[in-house]
Amino acid sequence: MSREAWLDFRLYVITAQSNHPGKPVVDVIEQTLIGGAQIVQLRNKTGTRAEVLEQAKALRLLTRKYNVPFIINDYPDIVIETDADGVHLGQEDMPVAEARRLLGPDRIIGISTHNLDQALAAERDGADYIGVGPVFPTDTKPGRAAVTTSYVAEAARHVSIPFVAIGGITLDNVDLVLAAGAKRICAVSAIVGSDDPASVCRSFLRRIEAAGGKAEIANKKSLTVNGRQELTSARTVEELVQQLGQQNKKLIIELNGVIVQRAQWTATELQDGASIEMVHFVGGG
Ligand SMILES: Cc1ncc(COP(=O)(O)OP(=O)(O)O)c(N)n1
Ligand SMILES: Cc1ncsc1CCOP(=O)(O)O
Ligand SMILES: [Mg+2]
Repeated sequence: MSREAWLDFRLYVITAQSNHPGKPVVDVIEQTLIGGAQIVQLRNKTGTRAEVLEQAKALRLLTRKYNVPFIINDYPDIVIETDADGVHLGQEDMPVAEARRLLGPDRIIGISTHNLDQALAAERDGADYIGVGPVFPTDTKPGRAAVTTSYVAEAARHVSIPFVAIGGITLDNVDLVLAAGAKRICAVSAIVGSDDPASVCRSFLRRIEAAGGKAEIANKKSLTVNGRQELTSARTVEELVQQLGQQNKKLIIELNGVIVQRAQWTATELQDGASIEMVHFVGGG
């Protein structure tokens, strides 16, 4: 398969051994492949190099059997050693140009981005795809601030290489991410942590397919939220709160200068050009 065909994926799955204690990684990933996962990444943040190498060898065999690309997080040397298809880099890892020198022109290089400047730099540096996230807060990447669906919408507008939305994405919120313009979704705990990874993959793929063509940027509204311009697909105050990842906070919301009571958020529609003030208050004593 060509690199272009490989990058034409919709559903990206990443390993997370701690999400399925007692079940081997290879068995869980095979379930995701049966369910239709189209690209697999080995991510092992706690194992020794030898353990990562052993898992990489096993996943290399499995992904060949299903003819899907196999990416390794953090270890370009293991990519070469196991003849994997590419590497995923973080912002603090080696530069894309150095990975390209090591891996050659044909392997896939992906890099995490957390804002549009990083995305445009990745594009200039010759990355093949970028990760956009974490869209929502997630225990899989603790301590990393959510970029919200606003950055997904920005990436959809301005980034020309493939981008995959990642971070806290579940079947409950994936429609918001797709509505913001994502065409490729990566979910970790929602898939490998489930009792039935194949069925969760099928459900994600159905949702991604159903959104095809609906994620028109032209449909987005321009709002001012706390003085900042936001491009959003949110139809209501409730959807906006969710897209901004604020649903678990105590908030007072003003729409065009008028307070909207919590009970009215779902019914209150947003018009293009609206101005919102969101005040987060911390309850005391
Ligand atoms: C598809 C994808 N996107 C983002 C990441 C995160 O990579 P990184 O920033 O290097 O952080 P760690 O995964 O190493 O903790 C990813 N692995 N895959
Ligand atoms: C590795 C990584 N990078 C950004 S978010 C994330 C974890 C995504 O995992 P989950 O789908 O469980 O939130
Ligand atoms: Mg990394």
